[in-house]
This record gives sequence, structure tokens and C-alpha cells, in this order.
Amino acid sequence: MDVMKNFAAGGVGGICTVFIGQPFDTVKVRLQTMPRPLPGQPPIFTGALDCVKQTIAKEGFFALYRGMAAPIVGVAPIFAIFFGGCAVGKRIQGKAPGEELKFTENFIAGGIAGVFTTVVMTPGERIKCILQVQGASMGKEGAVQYKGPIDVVKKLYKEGGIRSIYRGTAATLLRDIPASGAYLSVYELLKKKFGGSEGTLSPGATLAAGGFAGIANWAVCIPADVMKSRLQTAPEGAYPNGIRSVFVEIMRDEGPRGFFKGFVPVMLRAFPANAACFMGLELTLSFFKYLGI
Ligand SMILES: CC(=O)O[C@H](CC(=O)[O-])C[N+](C)(C)C
Repeated sequence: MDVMKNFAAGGVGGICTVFIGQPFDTVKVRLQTMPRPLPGQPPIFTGALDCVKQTIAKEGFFALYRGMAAPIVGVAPIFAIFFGGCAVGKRIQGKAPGEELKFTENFIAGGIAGVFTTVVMTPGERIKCILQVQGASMGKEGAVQYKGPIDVVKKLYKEGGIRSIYRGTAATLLRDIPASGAYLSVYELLKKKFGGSEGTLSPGATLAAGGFAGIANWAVCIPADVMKSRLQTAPEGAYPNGIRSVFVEIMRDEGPRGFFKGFVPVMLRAFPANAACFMGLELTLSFFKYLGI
């Protein structure tokens, strides 16, 4: 019953994250994957705001919500797997359910959960990123190759089988192990600091703890996220050595700054999206309690 409740509450939290965070995420992916300008030519987007303005002007407001179906469908299992994985991570470290963990122990538990979520996260991110960038460098018409998530899956499968659908697995692990560690440990730390145990945090404290957990999540993983987005949206064969080829290309063409593309929209999204997530999660758990489930 407890697993079911957390699964459902995690799903609601995840859906809240996607609704609040998707426009920021689209801008992030478009900035991360725009082609480098030719010498003497301006970049396609000069920054996050310019990307928002151009996207709305050329493709309409809902282009910012493009690719949302895949994360919505993927988010409930991701959060279920994430919280289940955290429990496994705690048990691996010899902790009983409900036992208090140190910051580092929570970090390790979150990191272990990050390994589990990769199974669902990698194809979900691949589909989402492909849909988010289509149309970014051209106009409204002509650039749309994929009709939706199912169409992406079909075409990727035809092109390169399961391997193609799972392209970016190493980059996703590199991103999500430290990110998930930071996410869980910072949320638990702030929960303790704000004086709340399960279900007793005030709405303000829940929003703050969730928001800062989101900031911590992204603060540690932006470079891996940039490499993942590049790899997952590139044409077949563009990076023969996977993430290593992406790393070499970014260092050669853009230097270390290239690993921080999309930083602004990521950070702008991180706080509200994850505050909404934990609020949705805690409200749903409270609702179950009210119903006596
Ligand atoms: C990378 C990612 O999706 O992080 C999640 C938070 C967010 O901003 O979406 C956290 N987690 C991977 C632990 C579910």
C-alpha cells in the first residue's frame, strides 16, 4: 500500500514538475543544441529570452510545450523508481526503513536511485529532446520530421533498433547519479533544518526544500546534461565514440564555457518546477492520509 501511495503521489509530483518546467526545458535544449554560427554570422538565439521570443513568434506559444507527452508518460514511473531506488540505496547501506541518514548516506542512496531511473529516463529524454529541437533552426513549416513521441520511437527503431532509442545512456548516468544524490540529500537536509518530518512540513517549507533540491540537482549536472542533449539529438554516426566524442568537440570548438549552455533556463526552471513537484507529492500524500488510506 505504501509503495502504491508513493507511486501515485510521485506521479502527481512529476506531472506538476513537467507542467511548470516544460517551457524552460524547451529553451534549455534549444540553446544547448543550436548549431554553431558560421564566422561573421549571428547565433540563431542570442540567449534564453531571445529563444523564447523567437519560438513564440515563429512557432506559437505551444511550441514551448512541444515534446511534453513523453516526459508526462515517463515521469510517474521515474519518480516511482526514484523513491523505490532511494529505499534500496538505504537498505544497501544497512539502514532500516525510517532510520535517519547522514547527508553522505542520502547522497549515495539518491545516486543508486539515479542508476535505476536511467532505464526509463534515457529513452524519455531522447524522444523529448528530438521533439523539442525540431523546427528550432528553421521556420514553422518544413522542419517537422516527427509527428509525436510514437513516431519518434518508430523512426529511431527503424534507424538503429533499441541501441538508437537508448542512445545517451552513459551521459544520462553521468548526469543522474550525482544529480539524484544531490536531490535527495539536499531535500532531506532542508527538511530536517525546517523542522519537519514526513507530512508535517508547512507549504512554504515544502516549496523551499523542493526548490533548493532542484537547484542542487542541476548545479552538479549541467555539463553532463549538455553532452547528453547533443548526443541524443545528433544524426546517426555524428559522434562515433559517443560521449567522449561530444566532450572533445565541445572542448575544441567552445572551450569549458560550452558545457554550461542552457544554464540560465535550467536554473530558472529548477526552483519552481521542483517546488511544484514536492508540493504535489506532499499534498497527494496528505490527501491519502485525509481519506484514511
Ligand atoms: C535530471 C532530472 O530530471 O532531475 C529531476 C529533477 C528535475 O528538475 O526534473 C530529479 N530526479 C532525476 C531525481 C527525478
